[in-house]
Amino acid sequence: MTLNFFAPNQDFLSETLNDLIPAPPTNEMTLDDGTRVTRMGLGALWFQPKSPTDEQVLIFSSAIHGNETAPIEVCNHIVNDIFAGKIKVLRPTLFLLGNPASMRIAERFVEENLNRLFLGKHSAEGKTQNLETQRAQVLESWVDEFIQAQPKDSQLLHYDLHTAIRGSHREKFALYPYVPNRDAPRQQVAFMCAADVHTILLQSTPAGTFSALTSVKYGAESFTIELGSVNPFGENDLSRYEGIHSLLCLLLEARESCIEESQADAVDLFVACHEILNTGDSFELNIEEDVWNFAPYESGALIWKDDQQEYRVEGETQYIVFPNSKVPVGQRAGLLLKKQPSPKP
Ligand SMILES: O=C(O)CCC(=O)N[C@@H](CCC(=O)O)C(=O)O
Ligand SMILES: [Zn+2]
Repeated sequence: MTLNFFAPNQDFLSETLNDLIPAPPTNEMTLDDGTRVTRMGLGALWFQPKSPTDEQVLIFSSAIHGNETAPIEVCNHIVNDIFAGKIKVLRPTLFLLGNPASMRIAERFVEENLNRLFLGKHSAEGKTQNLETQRAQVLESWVDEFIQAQPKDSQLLHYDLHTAIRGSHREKFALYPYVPNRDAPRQQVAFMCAADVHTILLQSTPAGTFSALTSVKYGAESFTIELGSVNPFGENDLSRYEGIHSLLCLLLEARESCIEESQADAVDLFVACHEILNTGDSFELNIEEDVWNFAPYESGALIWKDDQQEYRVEGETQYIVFPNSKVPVGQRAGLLLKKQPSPKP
């Protein structure tokens, strides 16, 4: 059945990597169970079950950064299993491979970080257009078309799957985008635990990330999920991704009621307390380049400075994630976190 849809010897990943949409494109097919499959374009597969089981709709994205290959391979396996009839899709689901051009060169991005360009930032006044600004617009339009085709009371769940550049004291962690006046629902926290993600970072400021787009614009429960570290295609130990693989399958098949809410108790929450921005020429990040995510810094530690100001930790321990001084001026050069105390039993 797969062969009728993809070009010979191709699948979702290889056709995207090789820029090989068959000509003339075979953009639609129906699976044996009546699920309609639509290729919206390169790197976008929409599965629409004949009779969705409930109001939940799903978006699983990977490759927003092209060198973060493990989640791409996980999603591709799942797509292959769907075409092979091994996994049933009971909910409308969109699989997206975010940045095919950067996958092809095995880099985080081609021109600029795609994960800063959503929520219209791709078209901000004075913004120079490039491959990533164009891709952000295309991804936004696909997401919108997918959502608009669903009933009004649909509830969107979006997992944007990544791997991190550096090692981490907490190998897997999820980021919950900032939306004023909301908390991460306990059920979602339990889902993260079921995916072997035992740490959640609650964002405190608005962002132009893909998960922020779906949270802010569509009221989705969205997470950016960091699942390990960057490796070339074919060099990932996929047994380390069994947790996320099984969560995605449970959600596709509407079998997640087996996840007990009490699993949320096994997840540590951190709150972003300071976003480090590259302030310009005199900006200096006072953190070793190879420090791991969640490295702790105690009161008094100098984190960054420029010719006008400096930032030191005050009070309780703060933890760094994503330190990177080589980002463009105005962009995030790291995030500092505080651990949220666990509620008293
Ligand atoms: O390892 C790193 O330094 C970056 C990993 C990464 O790509 N992280 C995402 C997080 C997005 C978010 O804040 O939700 C990113 O920086 O885009
Ligand atoms: Zn990433």
